Amino acid sequence: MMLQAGTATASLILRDYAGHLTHGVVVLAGTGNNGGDAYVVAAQLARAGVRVRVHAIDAPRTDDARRAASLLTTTLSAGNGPRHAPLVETVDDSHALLPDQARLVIDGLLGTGQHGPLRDAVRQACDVIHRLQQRGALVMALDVPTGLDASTGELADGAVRAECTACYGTLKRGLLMQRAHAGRVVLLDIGLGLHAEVSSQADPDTWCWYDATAVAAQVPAIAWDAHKGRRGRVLVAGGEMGMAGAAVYAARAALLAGAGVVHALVDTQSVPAVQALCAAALAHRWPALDNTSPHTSAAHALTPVGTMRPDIAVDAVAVGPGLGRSRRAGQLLQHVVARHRTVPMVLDADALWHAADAAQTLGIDAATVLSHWTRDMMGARAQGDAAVVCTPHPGEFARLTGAPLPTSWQARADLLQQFATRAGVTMLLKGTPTLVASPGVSHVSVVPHGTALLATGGSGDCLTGMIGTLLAQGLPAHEAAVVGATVHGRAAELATARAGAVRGTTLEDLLGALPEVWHTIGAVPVRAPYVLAELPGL
Ligand SMILES: NC(=O)C1=CN([C@@H]2O[C@H](COP(=O)(O)OP(=O)(O)OC[C@H]3O[C@@H](n4cnc5c(N)ncnc54)[C@H](O)[C@@H]3O)[C@@H](O)[C@H]2O)[C@@H](O)CC1
Repeated sequence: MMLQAGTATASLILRDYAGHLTHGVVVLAGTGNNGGDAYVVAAQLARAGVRVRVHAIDAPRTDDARRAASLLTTTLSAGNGPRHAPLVETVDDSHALLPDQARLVIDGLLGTGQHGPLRDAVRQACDVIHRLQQRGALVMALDVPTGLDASTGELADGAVRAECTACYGTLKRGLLMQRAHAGRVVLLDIGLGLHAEVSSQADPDTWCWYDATAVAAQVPAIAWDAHKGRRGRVLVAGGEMGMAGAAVYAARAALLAGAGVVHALVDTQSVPAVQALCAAALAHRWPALDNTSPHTSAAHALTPVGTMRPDIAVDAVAVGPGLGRSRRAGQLLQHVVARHRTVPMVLDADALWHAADAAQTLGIDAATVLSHWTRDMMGARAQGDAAVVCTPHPGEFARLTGAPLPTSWQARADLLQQFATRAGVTMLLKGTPTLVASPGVSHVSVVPHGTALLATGGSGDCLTGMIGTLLAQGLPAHEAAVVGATVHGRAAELATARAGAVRGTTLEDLLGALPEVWHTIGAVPVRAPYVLAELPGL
């Protein structure tokens, strides 16, 4: 497998990084099997005619790594093929690499066998990698960047920050948690077949990685003869005065996701903005609501306090974008939840603030409030899935749980799963990566897509609108959350790539990228030999 891992990596380099090879390649090898991979890469590149300088921090300590080192020695003693100048040079001291003009550095110091702070020669070699990188070299890590814990995602001081990671056999969870350190991730087949799921040693079923191709199979089809009523009718509720934009973005993203009809239920003053900025949406004013306290009991939160036009029939509701935190907004939330209790629902932003507020007022936990709010919902619940998706960002989730968000990703995933089970709803925790947990679903799904373009006001509203449409089109809650987050993240990646940087992009670029992502998400990508799956660099 080591031979296949190293050979597949060398062919990846020759195919995608040929422009970086003119001045040779620097290879740093550790003492374990990760170092063994590095020897194979060095040997195969040298056989292909690339000049390679290798620094081994010490002699190899595993049988496989020793065999790989002797492959390199054979390559060396074979005179490096027909060329006159030696193509492999070994260097005793990593600092001797510093004057090198090489534009590609291979980090084969530590892989999955690393534990704790970086020690001694490894630490020094990492410093050399950093300095070569500062001079413009591109860093490719083998399996995982040195200093990044493959399971927990924890980073040691001095960890390598790679532009590309060639990952072997199984996508390591740590790479998804630290995408800035992993860079572009290419999952290579080392003879094990497709093991794209992220698994932890302790509990292989806990985590599941969705790549865009796997997600594509779940996107609901739109029939060629569909009419607008069959493409999903979505109600977006929010848009208090001054926050019409949030409802507008949710409505626009819902339409771009394929909704047949979008209704926007917004504050009276927000109606003109909705009509001007999302002409296809039908705008409605918040109903007149009485002024009693919204939270006398969790069950009271379901008592209708006003009426909306009875003829508005919808297939899903998205509540929260620009809803606001006023008492009136809280009452509208109750009204909408009560009025539409039989259809699937997304609760976002200020809707979650009101849930946490109700919990505080009543002295109970927010999961209980949410379970009361949604208890009587039908639809997907009857099939054993939650019909409600809550989409908090980390701050909102911390408020819902009443405790700071754990720093460990495993602890976050566990907490999310427990909360989802108690509340009886699907929980989508935004971030990089985004996590999705649902009652009755044994794994926490990991959505690794996205860029910092999403770290801007209004991007969550777009996601809410998209999930609303997917629910309206009949997708179960967990799948709707995963598909929505994947497409949202891929659109950010595409928009960022088009602009060349995050700075200078806006939500208009995100929305502008959505048609292409929806169009191409189902396309089976043409993959190079050995490549099982791929995540672009951030
Ligand atoms: N398991 C498999 O089937 C395959 C494994 N492969 C490679 O093997 C790697 C795992 O190899 P190993 O288990 O030998 O482990 P590594 O090669 O990742 O590291 C082990 C060595 O690093 C040292 N070390 C650990 N933590 C350190 C620290 N903080 N500072 C300094 N030194 C430290 C250990 O003392 C040991 O000598 C994978 O990441 C991958 O690159 C590939 O060849 C493909 C097949």
